[in-house]
Amino acid sequence: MKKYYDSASVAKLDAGLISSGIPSAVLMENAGGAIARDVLELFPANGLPRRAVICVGAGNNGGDGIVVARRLALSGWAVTILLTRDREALKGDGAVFARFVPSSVRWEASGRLSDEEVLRAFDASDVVLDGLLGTGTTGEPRGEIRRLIGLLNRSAAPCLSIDLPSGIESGGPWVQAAFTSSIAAYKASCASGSRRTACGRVKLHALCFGEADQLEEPALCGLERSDVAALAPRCPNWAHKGTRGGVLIFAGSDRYRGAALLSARGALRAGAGLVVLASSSSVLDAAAASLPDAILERLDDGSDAASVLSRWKDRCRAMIVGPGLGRDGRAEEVAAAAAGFDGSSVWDGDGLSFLPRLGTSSGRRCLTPHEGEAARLLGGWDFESAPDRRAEGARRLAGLFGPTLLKGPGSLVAGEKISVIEAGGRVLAVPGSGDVLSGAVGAMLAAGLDCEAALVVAGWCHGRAGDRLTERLGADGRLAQEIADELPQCLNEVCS
Ligand SMILES: NC(=O)C1=CN([C@@H]2O[C@H](COP(=O)(O)OP(=O)(O)OC[C@H]3O[C@@H](n4cnc5c(N)ncnc54)[C@H](OP(=O)(O)O)[C@@H]3O)[C@@H](O)[C@H]2O)[C@@H](O)CC1
Ligand SMILES: Nc1ncnc2c1ncn2[C@@H]1O[C@H](COP(=O)(O)OP(=O)(O)O)[C@@H](O)[C@H]1O
Ligand SMILES: [K+]
Repeated sequence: MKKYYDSASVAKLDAGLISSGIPSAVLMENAGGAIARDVLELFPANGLPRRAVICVGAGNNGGDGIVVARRLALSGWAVTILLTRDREALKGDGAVFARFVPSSVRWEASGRLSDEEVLRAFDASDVVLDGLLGTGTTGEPRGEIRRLIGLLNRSAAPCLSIDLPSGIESGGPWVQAAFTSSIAAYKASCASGSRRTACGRVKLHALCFGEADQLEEPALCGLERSDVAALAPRCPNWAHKGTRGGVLIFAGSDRYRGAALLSARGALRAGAGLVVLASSSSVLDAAAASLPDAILERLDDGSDAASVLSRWKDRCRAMIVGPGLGRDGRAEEVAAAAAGFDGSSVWDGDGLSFLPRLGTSSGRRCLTPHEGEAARLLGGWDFESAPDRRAEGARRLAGLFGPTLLKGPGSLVAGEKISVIEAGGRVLAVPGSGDVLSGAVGAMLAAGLDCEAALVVAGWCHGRAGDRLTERLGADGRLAQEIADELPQCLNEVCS
């Protein structure tokens, strides 16, 4: 498990270390030293003259930057410290360390420079360090700090953020860093959603020794392969298709035919022993040609969802409701019938829109909304204004409707616990990708996993499929069916 902490617990840890007798300047020197080593490693001199601009805000995050300035200057770098306030206004350990900065370092007050002058200085650097705001951020970036965040994001020079990208603890704007040297703990604010990519490559550094033991409960846990392997289903060699479990899928409509096919393909590729696709004729005609492995149940042929359900409920442990289903009267009837299923079900796409009217489920139910669907289910929800809004939204959905996988970069699984799916990236942002995921969840439920475990294993394998495709073929232009076809290898990584 990769543990992510909120800034308040990290600030509390800092305070605890200081009150237990470790001078705060020692902590700052350790932090600054580790960050300087990162810079020297990322930008080896190799006989070249190296330049850095270090942006320094009012707090200790800027103090770390001043330590880095001294260390880089002593290693032969040309360093400019860009202060958001006058040098005389420096406080605390930062003010102490400022006295030890070599005279080769240039000090500039950013307020005296125009945007063009700041950008010129940034662009002439090998790296710009962001020591504007750290764990002491309150509210949205203001004044000079806000201006510099905007300029950092406009500059072509790579940015290394000290501890965390400035502004990320707020509703924005925040720095888009190429690298982040994180102090004492991975920050929860960078784990999920649009903030996930703001850190770039992250390196974690201890502040002194073993202080991580003193941190309280993590705000979020990042799922690693071994965590997923502990939950993944094991299929014995004597298995028959009944052992693997069956999935009944209510999906697709005349307008959205592919969604049903991709969901069924996801379920088959994730190891379901039986897949029954119940849909309209136009969907089933397409399925007949491309999905010989699925059993097809025509819904517009005198057969209603309730009778399909009663025909298959004994052979299907799991049900998928919603991908491409539509939201018309026919879809509503399907959803109402499906609500009576007493096995395990995953609700996705259009199926989600019926949940508030369906009440509690007779079986075990989970859901896979993206942010738009989640906001509708919550009667409106703002995911962006603070870093913990995604986790809070996912928890609320889990409380209202059942274990929830909130999709997007760093998808969250909320149930008994809350965890982040580390695998995956923009390669997954293609049409039908979520339909494939619903199929994989269905297969995991059919294999006998409980809802939360099914979301974890399917979500991780879906992300891992994306990573494998990116490594082999690149991150753009992939098809959702390729994600489905990559699932067996991903399951192999956690099931064998
Ligand atoms: N503590 C330790 O021992 C160690 C801490 N370490 C380092 O210190 C960092 C935390 O330091 P911190 O607590 O000083 O907070 P930090 O974010 O640098 O500055 C806060 C100041 O900024 C201002 N400000 C706030 N919000 C703002 C906004 N929205 N927009 C504009 N301005 C804003 C506000 O000043 P004000 O405007 O109120 O005068 C406030 O005083 C931590 O991330 C790590 O890097 C490490 O060295 C290890 C040892
Ligand atoms: N930038 C991204 N990084 C990681 N995962 C992403 C990203 N964009 C989308 N995804 C994933 O891709 C899938 C998209 O699902 P969804 O929006 O329901 O698509 P569709 O409705 O077309 O099937 C989700 O699993 C989501 O987590
Ligand atoms: K920072």
